[in-house]
Order: sequence, then C-alpha cells, then structure tokens
Amino acid sequence: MQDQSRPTEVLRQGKIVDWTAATTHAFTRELSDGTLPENKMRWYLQQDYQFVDGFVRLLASAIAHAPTLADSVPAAQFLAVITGPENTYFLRAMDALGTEPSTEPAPATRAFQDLMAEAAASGRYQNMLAVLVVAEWVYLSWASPENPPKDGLPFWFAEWITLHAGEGFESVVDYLRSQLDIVWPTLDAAEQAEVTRLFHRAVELERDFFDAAYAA
Ligand SMILES: Cc1ncc(CN)c(N)n1
Repeated sequence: MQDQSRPTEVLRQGKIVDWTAATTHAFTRELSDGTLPENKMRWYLQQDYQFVDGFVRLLASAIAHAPTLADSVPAAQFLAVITGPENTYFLRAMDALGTEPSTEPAPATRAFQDLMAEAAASGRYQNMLAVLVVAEWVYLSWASPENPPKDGLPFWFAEWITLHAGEGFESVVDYLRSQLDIVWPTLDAAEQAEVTRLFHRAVELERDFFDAAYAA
C-alpha cells in the first residue's frame, strides 16, 4: 500500500499541526543535544513511568484481542521490550538523576492514562491500535533523525533515543500501523469515527505531555 493511501497516514494528516508540534518539540531537541535541564528530565521520567503502566495494560489488551496468534506475536515481543530493557532504563535513569518513581500523575499523565484505559475497556481492537500507533509512531518520528545519539550524551538521554529508533523499532511501528490499516476498511462509519477521535486525541496528548515536561 502506498504510504499516502494508508489509513494511518490519512489519520496522521488529519491532526498534522499537533503531530508536527509533538515530533519537533523543544523537549526532544534539547534532550538530543544534551542541553535539556535535569529537572525537566526528572519530571518526564517520573510521569512517563506512570504512562508506561497504562501502556503495558493497553498493549496486553491488544494482544488479547488480536485476530490470530501471528497478529499478536510482534506485539507480545514488543511487550517484552517495554517490560524488560525499557523498564530497567527508567529505573537506572531515575536512580542516576537522584529521583524515584512517583504515583502522583500530573494532569497530562492522567489524561493519557484515561485515554488508554478507555481504549482498552472498549474491547475493540481497532481502538486499542489507534492509541498504540500514535504513541509509538510519534516517538519513532522524533527519535529517528537523532539516531545515532551525539557522542558523549549521558545514557539517560542517549538510550531514550536508541529505544525509539532503528530497524527493530521501525518494524514495531510498521506492524502496529499495518494492523490498523488492515482493520480500517472493515469498520462501519461509527467505528471509523471512534478510531479517528481516539487517534487524534492521542496526538493532542502527546503534544500536551511534552509541553508539560518542558514547563516543569
Ligand atoms: C507519553 C509517551 N508516549 C509514547 C511513549 C513511547 N513509548 C512514551 N514513552 N511516552
């Protein structure tokens, strides 16, 4: 399928202003340059670790709703990355920056947790994919131009780039997009409208999350 005609590309274009803001944000630019103030990174790590909690539940729900075992395997392998290397990255980075996990969600975190819980509770595979596609595609988009990380970048910046770029992560995003592209034409108008709302809300929330982290 040509990229321009992929349903996920049409969905992305429908929210392009927020998409561009989220994928070219001062937060990720400074993170990649190594100039991001540590207090902003501490805030981000504490809040994003709470985001990951909801994300793992959403991804597990998508695995449970995938139409076949073959459709679920890439997501299950990705779940192992999130709960393995990504989880330990958070713990090491917070430790190195002298902070600890928190259970106090900021408004931007709470809004994302609510959206992920809504998508999971809907019981609809396409709704889960809508939020998952945005969350991972936004990160691939900002991180890819920054990969490989600049020499000498502290690991808490460098590994956040390498976890979201490169062939393995590109294939995760392409898999999630393909799952949504395939299911899209089978949906009725109301179902497509629901996917569109969730997808576009997730793009807004990605932007809000970086805005909140940068304002910390
Ligand atoms: C808010 C947010 N969105 C996406 C990702 C990418 N896993 C993340 N870590 N945090």
